[in-house]
Amino acid sequence: MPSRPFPANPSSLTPRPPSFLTKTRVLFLALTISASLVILASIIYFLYHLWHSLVHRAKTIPFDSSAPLKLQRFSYKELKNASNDFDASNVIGKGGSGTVFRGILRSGKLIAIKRLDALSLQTEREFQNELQILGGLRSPFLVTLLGYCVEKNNRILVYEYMPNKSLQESLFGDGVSSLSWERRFEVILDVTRALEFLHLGCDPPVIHGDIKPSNVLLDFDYRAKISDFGLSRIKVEGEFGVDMFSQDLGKSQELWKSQELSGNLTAETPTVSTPVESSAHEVDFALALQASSSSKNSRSCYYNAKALNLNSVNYNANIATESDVIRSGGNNAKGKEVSIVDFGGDGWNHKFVPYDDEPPCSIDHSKELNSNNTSSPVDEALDAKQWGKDWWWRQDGSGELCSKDYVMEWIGSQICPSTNPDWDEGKKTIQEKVEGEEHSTALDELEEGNEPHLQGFGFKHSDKVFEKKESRWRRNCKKKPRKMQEWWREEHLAEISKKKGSSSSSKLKSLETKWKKGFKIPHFDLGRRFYFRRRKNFAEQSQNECDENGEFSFRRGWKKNKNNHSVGSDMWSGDLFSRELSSTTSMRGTLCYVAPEYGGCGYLMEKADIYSLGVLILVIVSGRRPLHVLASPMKLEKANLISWCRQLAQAGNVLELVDEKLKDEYNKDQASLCINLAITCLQKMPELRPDIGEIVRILRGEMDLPPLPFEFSPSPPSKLYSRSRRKHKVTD
Ligand SMILES: Nc1ncnc2c1ncn2[C@@H]1O[C@H](COP(=O)(O)OP(=O)(O)OP(=O)(O)O)[C@@H](O)[C@H]1O
Repeated sequence: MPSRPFPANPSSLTPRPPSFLTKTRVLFLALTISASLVILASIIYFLYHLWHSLVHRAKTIPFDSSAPLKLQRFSYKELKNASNDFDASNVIGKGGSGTVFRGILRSGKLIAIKRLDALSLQTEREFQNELQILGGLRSPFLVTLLGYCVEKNNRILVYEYMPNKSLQESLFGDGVSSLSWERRFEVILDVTRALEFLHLGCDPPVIHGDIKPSNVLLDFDYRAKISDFGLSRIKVEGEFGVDMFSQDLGKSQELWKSQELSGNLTAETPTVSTPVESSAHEVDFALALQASSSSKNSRSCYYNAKALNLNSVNYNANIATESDVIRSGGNNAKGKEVSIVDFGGDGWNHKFVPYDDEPPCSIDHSKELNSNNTSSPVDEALDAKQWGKDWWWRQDGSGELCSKDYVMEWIGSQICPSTNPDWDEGKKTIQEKVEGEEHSTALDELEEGNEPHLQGFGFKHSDKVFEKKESRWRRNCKKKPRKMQEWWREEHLAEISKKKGSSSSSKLKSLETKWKKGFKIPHFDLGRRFYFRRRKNFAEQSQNECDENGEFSFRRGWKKNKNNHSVGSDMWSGDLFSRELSSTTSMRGTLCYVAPEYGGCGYLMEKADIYSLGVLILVIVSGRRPLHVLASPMKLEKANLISWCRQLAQAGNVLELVDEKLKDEYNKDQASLCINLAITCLQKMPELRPDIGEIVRILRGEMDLPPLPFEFSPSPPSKLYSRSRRKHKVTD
């Protein structure tokens, strides 16, 4: 008998209610639809990004600083031959960082060869900047960097040759054949196009950082091209303009520390094929500089550059105080010592010892870097990064003292009747004015004790003629506060004495004696780039050495150039001044061209270039230097180009600023447009300055000039109006 089938689970036999089936179906459908929607959205998102990046790329040049265009590597011999053994007759210019020679390659191509001065951290930094930034850019408005040479301590850059040299020569050179208005206007247009390319055409944007006449070179047809990217920045991280040199500092410092911890700071120096292939070396230089500037108590910093991964340069970046070296007997170092910064002895000696001549030495900078060991590694990394951003203008732990103020004070002191033949005319008013103000009378005070030195500094022209006036002036000056001198005395001597201790007390004494006698603070070449940097042989550099070929660079300190071919050096250089500044805070840029917000205390942004452009435009239009106090008789109010321009604008007569050499042969509309544009670029608040896109459009006549800032305006609007306008502009 067939067995009855086992009844299935009664529940399975129960037919599912239709509602359940529907629910499942709906759920399945919903899931499918949402999944497809997600997939679709992802595809759209991906496509959008692809499209966006393609469109963006089409507009800007993707700028990868680590992968510059192919540059030719020249051998030293090749360049030596090209320049006839770097013959003096081939010198075409001399800047703060090196000498420029004319050269001819075997192919017959003319080149400009810039041989950088003795290897130093600064030189190296500029060399790297030039290679990594200019080397990665090509534009008809930028001087083309053709190649480089790295051999032993030689750092050479090779550029396209610019037959008409720089705008500095054209405007202020010997036997100046005056630039016509058309050429001047073209130069202004070219410079703005160059900046347009850098700020808007490059991705990320590049900030030049040193726009001035000597960095505007002129080709055969007097078309202008921008050069010298030694101070340039690549704007990264959205908002901040970060130095190539310091942007990776945090990273590298972490790396460096971890290497140190793991005992891995060895002499096994990485071999790198080209300077541009390495991205770490500049960072380690920053470290080295930081250490040098922060090691308040160290008398020497031994630089051992591991990460200076230059071709044929193998050394360890590592830094130690002298005491560390002594303690370890000089045996710790596994790398090679490349340079020594000696804060002892006669002052701020900065000795760079050829790395290949020196024995290995001990390096242990960990104490300096890790002086506060309580912080976490993350904090340290952050600190390091922040530190990296600030190092340039923080020296010796002297806080945030803004060098600009000091410089400005000094400039104030330079506008002095002894050097200004025209002073007599407005003497009364000026005397009253100066007495009423806090202007330092440093120069006059200094002049008192050191008359013979004046000649060396270029005061000889006016000495005899104004002897009487001077003595009268000095009598007046005696009553005034010796602000700058006192400042120097307090800050500098105290600092030196602290640093050197008793061992150098005799030198300090002699310095103080000199001080009592009265130092001369000569004029320095305004318009030259300045850095604060420790200068070799502090005491040795007597003022008598100063000659009219000397140049002042805060980067280099004062230096005597026997073969100085650079023009515009009628503003003499200041040895003492450079030392004063070098020992306090740091700053970079070119005096009078550097934007106020960047006066040693801020980030370099596009608007800093705009400010420099404003100064440059005024210089081009007027044919005057921004600060013109010595070269020719003039009224005091004309000495400062910007304030003179402001006065003219208020009087509604800006065209008086136009170079007299042009006579009436210039386009008045263009000239007043340029001057008014410059005025808008020179506004103190960066956000009020137009951006480069607007400037180009204004110059092309495609956009109206914004209303002049009220302080420049002939008829200043009411405070209320001006305030609201400003507010409006800021919110724009
Ligand atoms: N490619 C070039 N072709 C022709 N002349 C050049 C070229 N490059 C530089 N020069 C000349 O050499 C001079 C010095 O240039 P360099 O860039 O070394 O210094 P600078 O800009 O005057 O000063 P600093 O480097 O201190 O800012 C220029 O003013 C210019 O006359």
